[in-house]
Amino acid sequence: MYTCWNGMNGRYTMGVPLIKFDSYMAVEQAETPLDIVFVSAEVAPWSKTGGLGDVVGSLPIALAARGHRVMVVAPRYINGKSDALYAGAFDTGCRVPLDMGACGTQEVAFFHQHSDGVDWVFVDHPSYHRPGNPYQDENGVFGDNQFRYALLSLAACEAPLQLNIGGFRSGSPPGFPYGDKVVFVANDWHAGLVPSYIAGKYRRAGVYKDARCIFAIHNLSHQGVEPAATFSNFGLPEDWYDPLSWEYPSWASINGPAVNILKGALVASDRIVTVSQGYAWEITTPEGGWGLHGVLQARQHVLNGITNGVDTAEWDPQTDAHTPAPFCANDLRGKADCKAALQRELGFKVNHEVPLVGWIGRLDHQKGPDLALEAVPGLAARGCEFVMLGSGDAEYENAMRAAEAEHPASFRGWVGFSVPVAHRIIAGCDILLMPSRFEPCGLNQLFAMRYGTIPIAHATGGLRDTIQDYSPYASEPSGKGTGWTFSPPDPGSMLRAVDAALETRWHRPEEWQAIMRNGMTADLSWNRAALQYEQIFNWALMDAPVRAY
Ligand SMILES: Nc1ncnc2c1ncn2[C@@H]1O[C@H](COP(=O)(O)OP(=O)(O)O[C@H]2O[C@H](CO)[C@@H](O)[C@H](O)[C@H]2O)[C@@H](O)[C@H]1O
Repeated sequence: MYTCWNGMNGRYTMGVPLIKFDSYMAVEQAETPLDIVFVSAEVAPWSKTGGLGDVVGSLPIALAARGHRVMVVAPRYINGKSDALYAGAFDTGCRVPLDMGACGTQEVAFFHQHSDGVDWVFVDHPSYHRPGNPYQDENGVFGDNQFRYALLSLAACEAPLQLNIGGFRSGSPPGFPYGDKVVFVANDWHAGLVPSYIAGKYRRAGVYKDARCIFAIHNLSHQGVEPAATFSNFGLPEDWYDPLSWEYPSWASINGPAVNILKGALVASDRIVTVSQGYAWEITTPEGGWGLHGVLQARQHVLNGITNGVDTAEWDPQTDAHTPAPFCANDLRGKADCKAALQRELGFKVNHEVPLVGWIGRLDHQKGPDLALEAVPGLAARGCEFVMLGSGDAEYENAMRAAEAEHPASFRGWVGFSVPVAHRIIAGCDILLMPSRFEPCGLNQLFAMRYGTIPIAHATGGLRDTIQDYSPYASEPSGKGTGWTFSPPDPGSMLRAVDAALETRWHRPEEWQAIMRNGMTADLSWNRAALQYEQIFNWALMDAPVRAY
């Protein structure tokens, strides 16, 4: 049983714990338990448009399991679709007026749910109540996102000071705030003003003197850049403009001075983490730095890469509620059933011999959906069936529909966002294609490996770090490799990698199975990543807080 703070009646209620990690009770405890506050625009299962939601829904649980006190602060999006998900989060009754400069004083409320050992805190404000996903609706990206996420960042700075939700660590009385000796983990540009508020506003007032800010980059291509005049909407001291100041790049459609929230986070954080070592290096180069490589080079001494993990409770082929048959590395029979069921669901003939290839992702240039679509005829010529699941850019959605009309016997384009369908594709396919142009970490290749689905991916960022190339010429042919990588990201080199994979599947089936098993038995747990984050937190605490300005 666990206790949950019910702000409506001011009592702690008892409930059944939602333990997501099998190892929750078993993991080794951290030597020095810390108070950690994650800030994010998304957190699964409450809000997710991509991998950011996955990470913030899992890593805090792994850290809490190691004995840390962990809070996650995210918006309470009320959009009609997922409202029921927030049913377990109670109004704390706490209302805080926030000084948003030229946007006036804005009052926020805080909702709270304690589960999986974590304090999930949802910031409530009218700007989070609207149809669509967190960032946009059918008419496009919301025009006030800068305001909505500045508000989230400032609210998150207040949460550890204002909310009496402490006390879930055994032995302590309930009902006290986390206090100001915390480690913030601000994720992506949406939470990028947290380091600025801590260093530029609170610390100057004597609060958060012992706090540290870690900035986590999941995707550098979105930076929160707006015209310089919007600086006055943040409620930051005037002399804090410099850390955020920016010039639009020459190729942008507008010119002139700007504020760049992500750049501000890079200079004001105590340490910077990104989601793989490969990407940590790429972002310091002009090719991968999205205009910020110079800023990142200057802070390279506090920049680290930590590869994401997998939520092994959600992505477990033995217990997956979305798939028709369980399987594991020692008994792959259920995988054949998953493949047959998927072929049936897609309207293909059920035939185990036909290689079934999948692609899942946001329909965005980053993920290379155009490269996957260009490969449709080549895959058909090689006797493969191919299914793509994705939503996003309408141009790609239409291209998927057109490709299906042109290749009805071998291609299915599933337009939409569906977690159950994603599970069935991961479980039922033989191969997962990932032609991403850049990929900070990538989660689908990790899920695929857990399910014995072999990834074929562009050798970039986290894909290059996590997929070990299989080589038939290695001295131990069946002992090495979890997939194939290719470069450059074009349909030709991708199809050459597919040829190498099919050659192995047709002619050396025992080696194919060994590659499947290598992926299925790799340590992809969040506990491994949690240990590395802990090291970063401890390094941050050893150094004095950054006083760049
Ligand atoms: N149509 C659909 N239906 C159902 N599920 C869908 C879907 N489209 C995508 N998903 C799911 O959304 C997640 C996407 O994960 P990615 O790693 O590709 O993240 P993304 O690029 O959004 O985020 C960024 O952050 C993450 C986390 O750090 C990094 O791994 C990544 O490289 C970086 O670009 C996966 O769980 C995937 O299965």
